[in-house]
Amino acid sequence: MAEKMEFQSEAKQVLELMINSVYSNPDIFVRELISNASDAIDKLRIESLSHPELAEYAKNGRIDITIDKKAGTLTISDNGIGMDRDDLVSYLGTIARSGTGEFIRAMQEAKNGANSDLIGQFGVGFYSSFIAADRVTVETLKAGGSESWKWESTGDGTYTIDGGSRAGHGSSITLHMKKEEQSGDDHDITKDYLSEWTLRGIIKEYSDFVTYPIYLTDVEKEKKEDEKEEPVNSMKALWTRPQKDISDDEFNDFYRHISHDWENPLERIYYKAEGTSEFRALLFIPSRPPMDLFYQDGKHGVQLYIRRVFIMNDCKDLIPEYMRFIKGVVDSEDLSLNVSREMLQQDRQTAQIKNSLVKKILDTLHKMRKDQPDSYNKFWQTFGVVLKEGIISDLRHREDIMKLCLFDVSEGDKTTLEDYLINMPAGQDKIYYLAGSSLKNLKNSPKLEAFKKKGIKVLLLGDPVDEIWVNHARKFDKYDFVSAAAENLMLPEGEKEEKKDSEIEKSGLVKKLKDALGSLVEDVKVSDRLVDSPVCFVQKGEEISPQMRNLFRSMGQEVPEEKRVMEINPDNALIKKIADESEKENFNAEDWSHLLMGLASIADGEPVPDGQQFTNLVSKLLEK
Ligand SMILES: Nc1ncnc2c1ncn2[C@@H]1O[C@H](COP(=O)(O)OP(=O)(O)OP(=O)(O)O)[C@@H](O)[C@H]1O
Repeated sequence: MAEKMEFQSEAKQVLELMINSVYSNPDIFVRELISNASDAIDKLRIESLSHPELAEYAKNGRIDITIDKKAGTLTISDNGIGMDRDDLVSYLGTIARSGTGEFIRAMQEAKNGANSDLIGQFGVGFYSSFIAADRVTVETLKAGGSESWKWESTGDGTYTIDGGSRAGHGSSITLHMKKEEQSGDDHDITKDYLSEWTLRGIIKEYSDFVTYPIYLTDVEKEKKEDEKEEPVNSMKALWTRPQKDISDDEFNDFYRHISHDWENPLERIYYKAEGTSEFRALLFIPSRPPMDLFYQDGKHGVQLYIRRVFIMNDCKDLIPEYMRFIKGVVDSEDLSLNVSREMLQQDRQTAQIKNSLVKKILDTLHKMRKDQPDSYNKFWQTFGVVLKEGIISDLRHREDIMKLCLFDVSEGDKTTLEDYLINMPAGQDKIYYLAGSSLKNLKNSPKLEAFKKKGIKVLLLGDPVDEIWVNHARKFDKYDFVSAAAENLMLPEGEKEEKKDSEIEKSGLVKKLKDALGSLVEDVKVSDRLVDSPVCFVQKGEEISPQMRNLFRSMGQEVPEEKRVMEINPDNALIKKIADESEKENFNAEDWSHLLMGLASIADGEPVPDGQQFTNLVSKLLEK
């Protein structure tokens, strides 16, 4: 008896989206199912390395696609690992992947047509069957197992599992195709997926590099006796051919095949290493970020082949975390075919390959920056924030990575550190930066006023990772990084204008404000960095900035209460006015000090400590 079961709720939502969306590229379901079939054969082969009893099954992997026009079905069949009952429930009945919620939201928001891209990026492979089918049947037998199973669903939120009739190990996915007239005018499923020629074209286009043969059969077509079976795909390992013989289209097709991306890559790296370690690499820099770039369990790394034999996907040991945007293939001549993930981590050769790849990738980026600035800017916008992690984690290449960084500055266009140094005014011997959470706030920060006046540029660091690497690196070339928000800034030329024994000092305002604020601030001082603004906060000593504080808090770490120094501008009209007031009998130091503190917070792009109190204060003071 077939047992009826419910999809997990997220899986249900994804399915619903699949069924009700409009696709610019409905073809992707073919690619996704072939990719699953190929993965299943890979898995069996890898499993057989540690389970010799499976070795017999793991030979002669193949994928068969069968068209049955009369029945209106398309079947994608493999002789891979297969699934048992538990596998069917956990793999096809649920989606256990972080980011599913975000994916669902993005799908719901996407305008018509953008959806295929999202599906490709997220990789909801199997469910894409429902783009073209209104019922899907899976017949499967796990390699080494004895019971076969039949899984079936119409995508309505439930599925059934029953005993199956498959004789050999592997899986067959049968799509009962939607009828065109049922799919409505909006749907783009006008193509006849049961046409041999259509399918042949799709397979060539998207799955030509699959390493197992894909055979296509139309059950209605009689086979001639002497007809030899010919796979549709070429299975050629592109990276083994000389670069000059490979066309741009072939490279791009290959990239799309391994990355599931829909667009062409931004740049490719073809590399043949000889000498102590012999390997070939074909790597790509995508033109846009994958969804999982910042997920903890995101799929990073390259495909590892050893002497043309596929070993594993997402091999993280060959590419450092901070280059996780790189997609591609590495094919080693030297590693052992039985290598496991654990062995790779300790292997000396793996470390060598990794080091050469890092060098090669950095070289390529340097070249891009010099020769194709537009492309490089696009790269930087997309992946710069990831690459910067390398300044923290990769000491050996730190300087090299820093040279690749592009920074916004207080005035003018983005700059590299080298250009920053070249353009420093005479007398400047430090690299000034201001870290914060938004570029707009940074650009308008009162802390920059004195710098602007002296023609000194300040790097504006708006990414959370910035403050961390700045604290790690501390220097570039021989120049120290110094925060423009630091308390005792010694700006060059030592031409600190002779501080007039100002009205402010005489009024005793500083002390009054300080007394009123008490422990809320570390100190109140007369500023020599402010030019126009009335007030700002600066950091005492090696204090951490408000942004870092928020970051640490969000990671659940304890951070000491912050102590900020409030600086007031003696030349500012408001401050002068408050100073006058402060000499009066009824001066309300409490109100004025809190008002100034609120203004300083706003200038930093931070919320005022007590919004209600601040609003009341402003209203009250305005009334006066
Ligand atoms: N032909 C198949 N043979 C064996 N297992 C399969 C097959 N197709 C799917 N599965 C199982 O179902 C799981 C879910 O498949 P699905 O295509 O939704 O995602 P995925 O393959 O894990 O991810 P991606 O599509 O991004 O590679 C797979 O991980 C695999 O375990």
